[in-house]
Amino acid sequence: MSNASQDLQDIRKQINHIDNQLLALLAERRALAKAVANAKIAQDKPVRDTGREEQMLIALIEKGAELELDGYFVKQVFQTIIEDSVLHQQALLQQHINLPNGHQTINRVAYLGSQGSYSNLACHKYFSRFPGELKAMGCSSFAEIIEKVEHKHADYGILPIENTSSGSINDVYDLLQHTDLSIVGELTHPINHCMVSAVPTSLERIKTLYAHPQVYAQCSHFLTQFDNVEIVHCEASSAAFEAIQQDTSGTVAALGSGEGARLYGLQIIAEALANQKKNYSRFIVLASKAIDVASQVPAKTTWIMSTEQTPGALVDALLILKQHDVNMTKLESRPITGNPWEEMFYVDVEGNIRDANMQRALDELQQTTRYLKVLGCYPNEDVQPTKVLK
Ligand SMILES: C=C(O[C@@H]1C=C(C(=O)O)C=C[C@H]1O)C(=O)O
Repeated sequence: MSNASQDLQDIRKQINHIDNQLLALLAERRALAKAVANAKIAQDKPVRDTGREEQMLIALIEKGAELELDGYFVKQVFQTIIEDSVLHQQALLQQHINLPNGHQTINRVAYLGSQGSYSNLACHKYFSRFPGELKAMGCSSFAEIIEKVEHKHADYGILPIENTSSGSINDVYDLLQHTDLSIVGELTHPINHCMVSAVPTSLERIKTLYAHPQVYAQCSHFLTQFDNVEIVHCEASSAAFEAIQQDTSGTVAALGSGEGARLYGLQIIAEALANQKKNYSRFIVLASKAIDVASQVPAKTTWIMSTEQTPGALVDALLILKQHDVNMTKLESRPITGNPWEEMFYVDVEGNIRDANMQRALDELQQTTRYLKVLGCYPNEDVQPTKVLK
């Protein structure tokens, strides 16, 4: 081995050593954050303290500058660490308020697809914050996920509800009209679509492409160049991986995540294929029983409602939110099954259902709308980074 390649190996060994130290320190920091959460439970303090975060970030950026580390880099790293810390603390507080006598030992979670599907990755990410063993239960449709939870074969169901490239996932909105399950959590997960094949190949050689329709829709701009390619729809991206796994022709490909592709031993031939550079999916977590959201945790509340078919009925409903200072973060409408041209509105707002202003707004809405059903109140997972002017 030449001196140069020996040097490279040695340097890489040192880098590995430092990375392992960083990991150990991150785990230690997370344990401390959890200890902080327990102190906050005892003192009834909010999880988030943006003043403390700002002071910390300013000090770290200054320290970083002394070490010739760029301020933007330092800020990005620590904002990510803080987000992890806040979400773990929120999970702990939720655990404390909803299961004060200990935690569930097994979390049975129904999700779409099998190992390596986007829902499977989201499921692992979300439940890694909760104590208890995860039993992930693959399903072949959104309806099957809901049925599993309704029939108590699963404790939770995780479903994608919207995506930054393709918008709302209508099938999920429609299923929410007809279930008594409650939304107990949400998760935003980055989605990096890749085109993958069982063997190294090039885009020009692809004749058949396996994909879930949602994934296909999110990559529609990139896929315009494949108009002579046969598209085979699959129930999940993991099903697309399974379908091509044995095909060594180099003419068959699938769309799905890079992490999933690695699990199936597949080759990535193109990546970052979504229409939006920032391609994220928001997932909701459903359970048969509604949860309480601790007062120290920021909450979101979701309901569905239909209004009278009179001029301004929706405006009147929204004015009630304004009057009670309730901030709406999303409004979606879907046709009501069986009633052509009538709409069901889905409303997401910031706030806890137990807040006095929320209660007053919901009471007034009950009186003015034709139908109203609360789908759930759950922790807001959108940890907006604290801004520092550096
Ligand atoms: C750990 C704490 O909780 C939150 C997370 C922080 C962090 O990870 O550094 C800082 C402030 C809080 O928003 C804390 O309050 O100290």
